[in-house]
Amino acid sequence: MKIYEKAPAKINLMLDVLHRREDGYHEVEMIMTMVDLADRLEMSTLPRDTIIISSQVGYIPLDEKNLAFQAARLIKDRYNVRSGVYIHLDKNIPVAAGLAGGSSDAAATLRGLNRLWGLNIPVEELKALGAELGSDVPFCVTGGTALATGRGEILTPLPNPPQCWVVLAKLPINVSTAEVYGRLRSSQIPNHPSAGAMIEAIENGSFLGVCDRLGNVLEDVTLQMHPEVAHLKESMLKLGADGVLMSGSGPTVFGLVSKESKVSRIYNGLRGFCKEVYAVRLLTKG
Ligand SMILES: C[C@@](CO)(OP(=O)(O)O)[C@H](O)COP(=O)(O)OP(=O)(O)OC[C@H]1O[C@@H](n2ccc(N)nc2=O)[C@H](O)[C@@H]1O
Ligand SMILES: Nc1ncnc2c1ncn2[C@@H]1O[C@H](COP(=O)(O)OP(=O)(O)O)[C@@H](O)[C@H]1O
Repeated sequence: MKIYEKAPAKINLMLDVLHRREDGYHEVEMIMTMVDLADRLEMSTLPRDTIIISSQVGYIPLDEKNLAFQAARLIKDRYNVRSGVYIHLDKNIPVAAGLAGGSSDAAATLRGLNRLWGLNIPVEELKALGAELGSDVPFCVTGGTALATGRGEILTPLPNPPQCWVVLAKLPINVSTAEVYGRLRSSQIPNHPSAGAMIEAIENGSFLGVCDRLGNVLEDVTLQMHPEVAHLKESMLKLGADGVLMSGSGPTVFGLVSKESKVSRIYNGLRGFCKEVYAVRLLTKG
């Protein structure tokens, strides 16, 4: 039997850091939502007690460093599953981009193996397993739109934001999440974006309200290291995006666009100097 799972990318509509914690993580307030740009996973049982990962791309680890591998090992160990699994990752989400591609693959693996092996693990338990793999994995288990607090693993579901186009652009730069958090001086953040104001805009279905309230305190850190990301943001705004922000620790920049007629102009304008550009819709739930 084969099981298929879709692993969508996330964007952060808002990301605030409150303080650095004793355990080295940062206390955050984030509003996350999914976009229709996804990896696809195919999983099948192997008779031998082994985990094998393959992918059509050559630039991700396929061994125990792969988050899908780690998710499979965690579920096998915790539920005493003797059989093995073969997982093929059809990778479409840019890697180390601030889009949680690896986290979403891990979450899809947890959901998929729960089905493949008939384990009936409740969703709250899947999220707790996810938290052992990474801060963004619990959100990726359920997706939708949520306020994430703690280190990102405490989730409060939110309604769908107003539907719109999302243009994503990633420059060929590698950004390490740990380095960006490490460089942040949380006591010196000049302007904290407001989770409450963003939630109000979402609840009122106000597209322009959402655009006005976009904010990410990690942006300044990444932009200081890579000024070309600021240039990308400016270009997206000049080309007509209604709201523009860097996602997560970057370097991907996304633009929210309400009118379909504007999307191709923005897409083509960006493609002039940036190879990785995607025009997708928000992935609404329910
Ligand atoms: C910034 C965000 C925003 O959604 O995403 P990305 O840019 O990675 O997509 C997340 O907070 C990233 O989540 P994730 O990528 O799962 O992080 P983890 O693997 O748990 O942690 C990687 C490293 O980031 C730092 N980290 C992560 C989360 C957090 N709340 N505080 C931290 O300081 C820690 O140094 C940790 O060792
Ligand atoms: N399944 C996976 N897909 C992509 N990257 C992975 C995966 N498993 C592990 N990684 C590693 O995780 C790191 C972060 O990747 P990713 O999750 O795409 O980025 P981000 O944390 O910026 O959202 C990369 O350095 C990559 O090598």
